[in-house]
Amino acid sequence: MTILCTSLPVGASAVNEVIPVITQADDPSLTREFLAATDGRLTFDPAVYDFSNLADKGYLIIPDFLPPSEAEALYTYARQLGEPDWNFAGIGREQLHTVNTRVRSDQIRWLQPEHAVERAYLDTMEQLRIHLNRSFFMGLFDYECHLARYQPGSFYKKHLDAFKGRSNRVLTTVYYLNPDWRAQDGGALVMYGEKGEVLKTVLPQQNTFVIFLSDTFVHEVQLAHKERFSITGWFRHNTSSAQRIDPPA
Ligand SMILES: O=C(O)CCC(=O)C(=O)O
Ligand SMILES: [Fe+2]
Repeated sequence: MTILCTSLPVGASAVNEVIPVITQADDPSLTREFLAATDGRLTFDPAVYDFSNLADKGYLIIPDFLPPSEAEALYTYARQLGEPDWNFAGIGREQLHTVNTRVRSDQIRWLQPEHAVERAYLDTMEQLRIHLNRSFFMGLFDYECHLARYQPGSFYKKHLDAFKGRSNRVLTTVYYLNPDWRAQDGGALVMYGEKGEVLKTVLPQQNTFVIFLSDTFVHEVQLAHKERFSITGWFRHNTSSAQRIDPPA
């Protein structure tokens, strides 16, 4: 069975009040460490990468996406976040948003520009968004993303991130943070082709970046035997109408 999973940030809709909570993400020492390693920015020049495969095949895997020290700095940030920084991930949209740990059992943290480390990753994706729009006329409107933590025993069953014509999610991105991930650690991303055949098995290895069409590739995260960190995001179209703002503000 394929499940549509378009989890949105709880509290993103205008009707929900967002209560600010001071969490470890606000800890200045976490930011200082990151600034020392990166100068506050990630080194990213989209012109260096060949995105033609994304246009031809609908997906692209880039093994060494950022300088190694920057990949490590992102990993350090994720690993040092505290328990209150994480939430169990949900499935479904807005009011239909529910937590179903039979489908996915990872924990997530939506990235926010208020945090320097998170802003650095969001800025990088903004550069990529502009590049993809210029190169392929994709009309990508915005980007949302979350850190994900799969504790040992966690998984995300086969799903599509978007159904054709029913979601504003166009491109899915996944960036992996764990160094020295081995096949026996589980947690692989498996992408399926049109006939249900395995297209790609990607180990969640530090600094690997995957991008694919959200409404085309069924995929899953196999059972992880080790704590697994990633950043998953979606470039979106603007499908607002007079009746409905989509994406929500
Ligand atoms: O972490 C991964 O490899 C993929 C995660 C995923 O499919 C999702 O969050 O929708
Ligand atoms: Fe997914």
